[in-house]
Amino acid sequence: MAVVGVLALQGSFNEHIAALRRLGVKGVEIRKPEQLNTISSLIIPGGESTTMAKLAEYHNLFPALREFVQMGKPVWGTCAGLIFLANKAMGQKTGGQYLVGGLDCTVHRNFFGSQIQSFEAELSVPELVSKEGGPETFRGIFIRAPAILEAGPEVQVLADYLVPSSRLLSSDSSIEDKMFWIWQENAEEESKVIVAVRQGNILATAFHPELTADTRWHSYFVKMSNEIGEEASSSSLVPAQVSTSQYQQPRNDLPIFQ
Ligand SMILES: NC(=O)CC[C@H](N)C(=O)O
Repeated sequence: MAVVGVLALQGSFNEHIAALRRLGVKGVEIRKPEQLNTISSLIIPGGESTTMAKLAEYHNLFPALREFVQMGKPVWGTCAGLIFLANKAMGQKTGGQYLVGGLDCTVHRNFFGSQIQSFEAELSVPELVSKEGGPETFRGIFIRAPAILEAGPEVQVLADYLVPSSRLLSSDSSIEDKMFWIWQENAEEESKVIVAVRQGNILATAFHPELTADTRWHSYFVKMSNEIGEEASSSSLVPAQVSTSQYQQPRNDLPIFQ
């Protein structure tokens, strides 16, 4: 079986590798651009996205990561990894940070507040259950978690979360955040946000499946990767211009977002 690369700059990469091992799948640590050529799928773990982005920039990983995503190779971002994959992020530190992009959504980097507002919640996950079986819900561990506020038409929502009004009023202090929360206060009592999505070759979760004993998301990603790999190898039998255009995604304009 093909190995799964895990971006190992910072954050919970060891936990992802351990979860893959429980499924009998080998995970390898990725730290350099050229290592991306040796793997067919990649996990970008949770951690702290600003720090991870600085390290990725230092190691000149962004062009190779963008190419990996744009080639249609399977990528799964958890938490900070989700932020990396979003086309647009809000609530970033002053000066912004680079994103890999590819996922047509707007993510709020610290939607649920600071570290002490971290929480766990049972999420309804019908698509995961239809593929992997098991309990109807998945225990989501949200650590200083982001949330997806808007998603494009190509994005399949795999889980959402009904935010209790008490949680909506917590916030950190940037002006953009304050404006966001004022907007939220004027909205309904409870608000739904998206916490797991798939868009073609991209899977993203706002929570941390690698910190639970439930390996269904890892299994889902491995199967999704195998399917994409099979499609790619069968399409290599057709003329080259057809097979490449099939996997090319629109290039994203990825400036530093403020
Ligand atoms: N657990 C996490 O990955 C938290 C992500 C964090 N909100 C960030 O900005 O990077």
